[in-house]
Amino acid sequence: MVKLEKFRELGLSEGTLKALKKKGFEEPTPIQEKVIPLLLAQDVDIIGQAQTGTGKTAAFGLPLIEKLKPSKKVKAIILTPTRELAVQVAEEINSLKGSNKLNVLPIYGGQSIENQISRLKKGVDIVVGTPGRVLDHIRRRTLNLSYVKYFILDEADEMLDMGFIDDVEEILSNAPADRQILLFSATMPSRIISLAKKHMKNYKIISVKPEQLTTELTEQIYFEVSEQDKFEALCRIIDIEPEFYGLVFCRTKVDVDTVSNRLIDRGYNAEALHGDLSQYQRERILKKFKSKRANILVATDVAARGIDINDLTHVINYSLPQNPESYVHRIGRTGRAGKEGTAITFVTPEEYRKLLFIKRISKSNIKKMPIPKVKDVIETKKLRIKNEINSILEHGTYENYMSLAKEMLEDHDPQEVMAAVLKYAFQDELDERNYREIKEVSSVDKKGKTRLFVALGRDDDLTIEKLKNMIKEYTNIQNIYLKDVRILDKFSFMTVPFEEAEIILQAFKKKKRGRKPIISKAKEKKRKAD
Ligand SMILES: Nc1ncnc2c1ncn2[C@@H]1O[C@H](COP(=O)(O)OP(=O)(O)OP(=O)(O)O)[C@@H](O)[C@H]1O
Ligand SMILES: [Mg+2]
Repeated sequence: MVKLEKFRELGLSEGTLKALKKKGFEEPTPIQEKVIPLLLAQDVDIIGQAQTGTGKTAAFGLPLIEKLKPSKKVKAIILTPTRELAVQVAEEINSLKGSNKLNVLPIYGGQSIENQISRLKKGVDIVVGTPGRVLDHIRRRTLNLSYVKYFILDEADEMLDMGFIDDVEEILSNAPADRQILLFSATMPSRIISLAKKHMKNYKIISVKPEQLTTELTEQIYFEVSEQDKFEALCRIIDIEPEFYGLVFCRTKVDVDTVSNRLIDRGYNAEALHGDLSQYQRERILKKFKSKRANILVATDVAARGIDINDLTHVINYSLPQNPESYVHRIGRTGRAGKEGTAITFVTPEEYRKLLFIKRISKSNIKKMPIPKVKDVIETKKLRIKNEINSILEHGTYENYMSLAKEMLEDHDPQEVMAAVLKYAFQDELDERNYREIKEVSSVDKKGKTRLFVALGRDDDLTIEKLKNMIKEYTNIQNIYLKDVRILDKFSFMTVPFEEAEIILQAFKKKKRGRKPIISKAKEKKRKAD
């Protein structure tokens, strides 16, 4: 138990330490180090923020296990944004509780409500649920929250956002006034923190490395690729990896089905996960993927938050995430519990600016890389074939074939026999025709277009319409086509044809400073350095 010394120092009991040992935990993560002793010693509310995959579940789960005694009354409720996460959090707590006889029950939609009611009747200590179903039970009076001591929101920023806030507040209103509120997430935007403070009196903000939202364990890459070449790029990424085990995120359910079906048609072992599937299917598919019986899972953002899959090698953003938080959570499915991973984001030229925004807000270093070349994919495949054959040679498990080999070598040229056998074993694995050409694209169109930098000047209500009108007024260019402009808080970029850019620059230079945005040529230097 020497290794568990640090956990013991946090104040955990022997029974819990045993469970941790069984689980293979050796020392606490930073968030656990900060949160566990605090919750054991004081009745405080907590806003806890730490990177994805750093054990936030155990950070709130272990104190519950220490503080609660089985009593058949619900004393802790944990809300999660997805059903799969409710199941997972309940499992994690069960695996940590050791000899403590606490009853933990996940309750979520898509599952028989009668079964849940009968379990609740028998007495449950900790409920882990999704808001809709929890409210359903409260309204049916099959769930009583009047003994609740701990009210916990996992993925708190999502739970306090528009989609969930009303339900969450209603559930909270059913808990006693002296409950403790514990909020956890890898991302805590300030507007959410101010919202949360409304409900909390004596709270502490515990943050681990807020200056770096994504983990160093994950290499972050982006590929510039046009929409129609994304699928080909995906296949190359999978094929160049010796053991690809990855999650592919798409924006819509339809995209998820399309991409997964195309992968299956091409012979990959892929599955699809999204909210239109039955709950039975959703659980079956996630189980299959978690147990590595499929090595590719194509999913919507239902799988973006909290889901813990061991040893995932890759997260692919087939479509750009909607916002920086979604980026952080999606890529956080890899690089967990000390293991390394790779996150690859596909960006079309039109989306490049959105990527810059995501990069800035998520404070992450996303590097541009070239899409793997076909010849490199083929070379790595050759290497893999060689390794496989070499390993059979090493283990000498081919005795049955020795006499046949001799016979065949007597009749044919050895190189040809070898090639034929490889063909038999590996079919068209090395055929370059499996791959399509990928068109090179770049977000900066160097031919005839210029990127202009727009700073607001003193006009802080600048809109795209206003900008267009101003350009019309100042330059006489009537049908101005501004490609890729979005006004951010302080500045913007716009791409315009070369000649028009010169006219705009001149015209804006002549106008007086102060009541207009300042437009200048954008520097390309920084962009090239990524
Ligand atoms: N102290 C520890 N030592 C080793 N592994 C741990 C430790 N704490 C947690 N883990 C494991 O690390 C993995 C990630 O933990 P968890 O899912 O709680 O992360 P998280 O911080 O909630 O991430 P996310 O923000 O993505 O929800 C789990 O498999 C968990 O069992
Ligand atoms: Mg979590």
